[in-house]
Amino acid sequence: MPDVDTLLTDAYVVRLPMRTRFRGITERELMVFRGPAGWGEFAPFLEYDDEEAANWLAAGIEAAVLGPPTARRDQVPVNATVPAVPAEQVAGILARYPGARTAKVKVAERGQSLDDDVARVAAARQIVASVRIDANGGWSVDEAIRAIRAIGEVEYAEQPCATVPELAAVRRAVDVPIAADESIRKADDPYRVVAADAADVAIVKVAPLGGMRATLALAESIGLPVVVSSALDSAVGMAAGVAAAAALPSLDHACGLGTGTLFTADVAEPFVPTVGAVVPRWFTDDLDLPVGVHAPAHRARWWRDRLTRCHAILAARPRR
Ligand SMILES: O=C(O)CCC(=O)C1=CC=C[C@@H](O)[C@@H]1C(=O)O
Ligand SMILES: [Mg+2]
Repeated sequence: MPDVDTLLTDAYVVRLPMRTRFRGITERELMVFRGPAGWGEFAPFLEYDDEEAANWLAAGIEAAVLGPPTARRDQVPVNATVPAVPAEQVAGILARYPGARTAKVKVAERGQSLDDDVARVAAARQIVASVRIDANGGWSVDEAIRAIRAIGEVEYAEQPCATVPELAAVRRAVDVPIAADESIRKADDPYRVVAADAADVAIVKVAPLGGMRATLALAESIGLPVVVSSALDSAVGMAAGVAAAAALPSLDHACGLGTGTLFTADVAEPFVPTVGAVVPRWFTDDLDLPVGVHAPAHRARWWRDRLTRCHAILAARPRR
């Protein structure tokens, strides 16, 4: 592992403006740094503690030091991502994903009603062949069962409730497949969803899982079909997500790697889906990034301190 000074030599803190509020934010702050194998990203959400954030640093270091694993496909199908917007805005959002056959629609947003969810999903269904929903754990078991029945057929319902036993209870009660996201990326033991029969699909995200190779290892061992999804990454983090998806032995579902379209500016040329897919590419160390999206100096200091603390956590962890 490179030492902190080396990592911080060519490190930049950026603030990416977003088109639509997503996950409660309208700007995405993160750090990118250059290493011998190219650019890596350090982008834990601001509220994450250092222990959790350290996994994200491991992923950034892997990208910058080792680069991508060997690709097995030259494009990765992606879903459109529809934030919890009013139904009238859905068509405009889907227009940014030409050729996408699948849309993931956010539901269970605080302050909104089930009618809002039903209307948003219906609007998406008029445009794409397949819709999946993501509640981010926002429903109780009863609410989830009621909502899933009201919404009707979907490809899957992602994280309808917060806990693994709740996911299992919903899964027993409804016909639609259940996908686990937070129960994998924020869990001490991602395999609990399997032991509890709580999910049909595993959502895997490179940064919280500690890197592309860790993601591939989990995908291989978890025994569920996987969907590689972004963590609202910049183009640099997205390159790692796309590389992991491209390296999977099998990929049956569209991946959540089209979120570059949610930003109005990025650190580099974003991964924009055309014909429903993105093409793997890598930001090598000869490229000068980022392009004009720097965060204010006090935020840069905050991120450098955070990276330093997370680096110490990684250094103290037993090597796997
Ligand atoms: O999966 C997608 O279509 C895009 C990624 C996405 O939805 C997310 C990215 C980052 C944070 C999460 O709240 C969210 C998710 O829950 O999957
Ligand atoms: Mg999710």
